This record gives sequence, structure tokens and C-alpha cells, in this order.
Amino acid sequence: MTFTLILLRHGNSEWNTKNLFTGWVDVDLSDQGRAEARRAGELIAESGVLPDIQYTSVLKRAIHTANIALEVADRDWIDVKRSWRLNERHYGALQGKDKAQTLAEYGQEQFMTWRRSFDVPPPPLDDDSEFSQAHDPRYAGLGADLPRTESLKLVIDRMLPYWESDIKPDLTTGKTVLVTAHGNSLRALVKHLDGISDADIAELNIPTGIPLVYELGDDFMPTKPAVYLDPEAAAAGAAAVAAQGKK
Ligand SMILES: O=C(O)[C@@H](CO)OP(=O)(O)O
Repeated sequence: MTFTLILLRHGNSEWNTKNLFTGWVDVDLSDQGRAEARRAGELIAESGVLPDIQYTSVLKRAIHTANIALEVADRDWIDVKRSWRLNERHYGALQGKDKAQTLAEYGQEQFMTWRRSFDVPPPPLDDDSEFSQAHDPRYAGLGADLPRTESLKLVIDRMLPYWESDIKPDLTTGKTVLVTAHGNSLRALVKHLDGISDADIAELNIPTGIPLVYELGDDFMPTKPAVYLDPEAAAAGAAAVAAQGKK
């Protein structure tokens, strides 16, 4: 028995366009992002790999990407489940900061440690910051689970229990599952699925708006390498993410 999982990073957001660290700040898609979401829907429809259930984070850039893509693919009627556990990595005190300015201020090594190291979180974000989620009603029930900063390791720690408790059981019923989430929450899931080491995950960047299709075996691990539905655009998109901060 094999299972089908589609991963989709949200389209370009208003803060991707401005080159700002985003994390849990709930910014919307840019016009480019909405176009990428439509293209994702076309790619899904053309591939014939049609989702039966969709998962998203609780952030609107992922929710809107899924809505647009599924409408284009004529699958906007499928069930939806949302969880904060699929949110972007909480970027701590970097949320709202300009990536290029941060690189210039702190230097390449510190910048890359914050962005891509496995287990070094940025400094925590103050609850009084305009970019804090401490008083956001959607997280009212989280209590001590509400992060003030996260490393990729901490994202894995909060995301994998949800993979086990919700996503895997839906896959087990034979449903094709679409997970629409974020650069770093998807890096966390891809690290798990592809068995990428703590060191090598630094090199992995996920492009916006291009569906990535996995075939999983009985052990819920890939039976073969995952495939981007537009490999050329995916390579260019991943390179653009890697270069952020340099402009
Ligand atoms: O700012 C962010 O939240 C993320 C994704 O856009 O950025 P990065 O790729 O630098 O981890």
C-alpha cells in the first residue's frame, strides 16, 4: 500500500516582497503570491494528483494559498483541518526586521546561524512587541506552548506530534493529503521524511507555491524521491530563498 502526500509552501507574501523576517506575523499574500497559488492549483489539476483533505497552518498566507489553489483545481469542497503546529517557525526578536539590514548589522555567520542552524533560536520576542502573538486570541489556549522564539529543532518538536496524531491517520484511510504551510515548518517535515541530517538541512530551501508530491510506503516514509510538479521553477525558487538578505 502506498500513500500520497502533497506539500505546498504558501505563495510569496507581502513581507517576502519586503524582505522582512515574518515567522508568526499574519501577513497576507502579495499579488505575486496569489498568482503562484493559482499556478499551484493548475499544476495539481494537470498532474491528476487530487487532494481529498487539506491541512493548513492558522496563518492567512497558507490559508489563502490553499483556498486559491483548491478553487483552481476544482477541489475547494474538500475537508480542511488547521493547526498552529503547522505555523512558520517563530522567528523571535527577528520578526518584522529587514533581512538585508540584519545581515549587514550582524554579519553573515550570525545571520545564517539564526536563519538556518538546526538548534540555535534567535533571541525571544518581547510580549509587548507589535510583532508578538502573546495576546492573539487564536493562540489563547496554548498557555506555556506559545513560543517566543523557535529553532528548526523546536519546530520539529511541535510539528511531528501533529503528523502522528492527525496527518498519518488521514493518509492511512487512503486519502491524498495536501499540507499547505511554510518554508520552515515544511523544512521540518521534509527533514523527517527524507532523513536529512541536522547539518545538511541548512542547505535545504523550499520554493513558494510549487506542489511537492511524496509517495509514502507502509512505514510512512518515501518509496522514492519526492517530485516538484514544476522542477525548473522549484530550483529557481529555492535559489531565490537561499539568496534572501543579499539584496
Ligand atoms: O521570514 C520567515 O518567516 C521565513 C520564511 O519567509 O524566512 P527564512 O526563509 O529566512 O527562514
